[in-house]
Amino acid sequence: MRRVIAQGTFDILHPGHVHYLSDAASLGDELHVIIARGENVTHKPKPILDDRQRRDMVAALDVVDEAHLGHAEDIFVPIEEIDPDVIVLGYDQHHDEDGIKAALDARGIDCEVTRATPREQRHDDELLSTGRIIDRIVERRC
Ligand SMILES: Cc1cc2nc3c(=O)[nH]c(=O)nc-3n(C[C@H](O)[C@H](O)[C@H](O)COP(=O)(O)O)c2cc1C
Ligand SMILES: Nc1ncnc2c1ncn2[C@@H]1O[C@H](COP(=O)(O)OP(=O)(O)OP(=O)(O)O)[C@@H](O)[C@H]1O
Repeated sequence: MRRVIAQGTFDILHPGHVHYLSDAASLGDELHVIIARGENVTHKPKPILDDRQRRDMVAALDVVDEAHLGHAEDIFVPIEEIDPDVIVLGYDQHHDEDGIKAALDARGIDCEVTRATPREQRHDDELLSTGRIIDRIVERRC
């Protein structure tokens, strides 16, 4: 049984998220997704939807076996509990593969780190970013 971890904010789901999670699921037998806590999302505006709602939507996707709310202080706690064979970073995530691998090694967690592929637009009006969906809402409804 090869366990895979994917993670992210997943605020307002779109096909880019489904692509990332399907890509991650294809690398093993069981996909666990860690949902970033709103309080820890500091590199972009805070999510619109609360932690539990984002987790419940990800959990409802077919490719996902379990969705977990992230730890508030230590991102390695859920990883230790899940004990994955591979962690899949998103194609554009700011995390550095070698840095995460070194931190895992320091904690004695033996696990690969790899990166998913991007999902390209399939038609002109397709929105593959939560930020762009929110911009569209503001433009059309405000
Ligand atoms: C391996 C890994 C594990 C993570 N675990 C957690 C966690 O337990 N709790 C949390 O709040 N954020 C966690 N994060 C952080 C977020 O998932 C994510 O990096 C960031 O906050 C949002 O990224 P996004 O813009 O790609 O959605 C983790 C990140 C990585 C790379
Ligand atoms: N178009 C896409 N193709 C492949 N993966 C994607 C795509 N969009 C998002 N992801 C992946 O989904 C995960 C969660 O993404 P996140 O919640 O940051 O969504 P986002 O749409 O990129 O958000 P924002 O627009 O606010 O930056 C990340 O690992 C990210 O790489």
